[in-house]
Amino acid sequence: MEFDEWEPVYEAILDDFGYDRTGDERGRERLESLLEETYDPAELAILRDATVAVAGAGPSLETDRNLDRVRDADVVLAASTAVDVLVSEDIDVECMVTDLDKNPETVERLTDAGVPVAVHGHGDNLDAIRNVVPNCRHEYVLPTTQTEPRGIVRNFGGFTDGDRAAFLADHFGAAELVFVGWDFDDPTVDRTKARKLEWAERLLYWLETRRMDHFSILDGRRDGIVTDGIPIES
Ligand SMILES: Nc1ncnc2c1ncn2[C@@H]1O[C@H](COP(=O)(O)OP(=O)(O)OP(=O)(O)O)[C@@H](O)[C@H]1O
Ligand SMILES: Nc1nc2c(c(=O)[nH]1)N=C(CO)CN2
Ligand SMILES: [Mg+2]
Repeated sequence: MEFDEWEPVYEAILDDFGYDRTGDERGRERLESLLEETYDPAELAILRDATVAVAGAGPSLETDRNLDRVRDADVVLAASTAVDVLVSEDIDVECMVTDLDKNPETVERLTDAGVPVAVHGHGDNLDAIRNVVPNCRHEYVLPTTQTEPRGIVRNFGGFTDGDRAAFLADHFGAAELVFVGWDFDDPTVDRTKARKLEWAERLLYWLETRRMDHFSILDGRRDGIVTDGIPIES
C-alpha cells in the first residue's frame, strides 16, 4: 500500500489514541540515524503468489490445527512473540514484524541468523530502538514507520505488529493470507491493547475486502459498513 492511501487511516488512528505525529517522525528518524544499511525489500519477492501464514501472538496460535496451517503455508510471517511460539514448535519464520516492545533477544538472534526483521519505529518506542537496533545485524533489519516514509524507512501500511505483517505480505503480492493466532476478544488483555486489537481487526477487514477488489458489491451485504473507505464492523 502506498502512503497516500494509508494516510487518512493513519490520521484516524492518531486521533483515536491521541498519538503525536511528530513522535512517530522521531521514531522514523531514530531508525534512519542508527542504521548504516538495511535489508533489501526486493528480497521479499518470495511473497509473490505465495500462501502466507500471518501469525499473531494470540493464545490460539498454539493449537494443533493452527500450527498445522502454519506448516502448510509457503511463507511464514510472525508478529512479535508469535516467533517464539513457532520456534518452540520447530517452525521457522521467513520474517518477523515487531516494534521491539517484547522480545528484543529474538530480534537480535534472527537478524544474526540472516532472518529479516521488519522493525517499526513510532513515538513510543524510541528507547527500545536505541537499545536494540545497535545489537542487530543491520543488513537484516527492514525499518518501517506508520507516518510518511522517508529514505530507508518504509511504510507498507498497517498499525499493530500483526496487521503490519499482513499489509507487508499484500504489498509484495501474496496470493493468500492465512491468519493464525488472532484472538480479537482476548479477555486477558488490558483496555489499550483491546483497542489496538479493535484497530487490527478493522484494518485486516479493510485489507481483505480491498484484496477482493469489490468493495461496492460487499458494501451493505457483509456484516460491515464502509465509512470514508474504512470498513467498520457493524
Ligand atoms: N490476543 C492477542 N494478543 C496479542 N496480540 C495479538 C492477539 N491477537 C492478535 N494479535 C496480534 O499479534 C501482535 C503481537 O504483538 P505485540 O504483542 O508486540 O503487540 P503490539 O502490536 O506491539 O501492541 P502493544 O503495544 O499493545 O504491545 C499484535 O500486534 C496483534 O497484531
Ligand atoms: N505512537 C505509537 N504507535 C504505535 C504504538 C504505540 O504505542 N504508540 N503501538 C503500536 C502497536 O504495535 C503500533 N504503533
Ligand atoms: Mg510489539
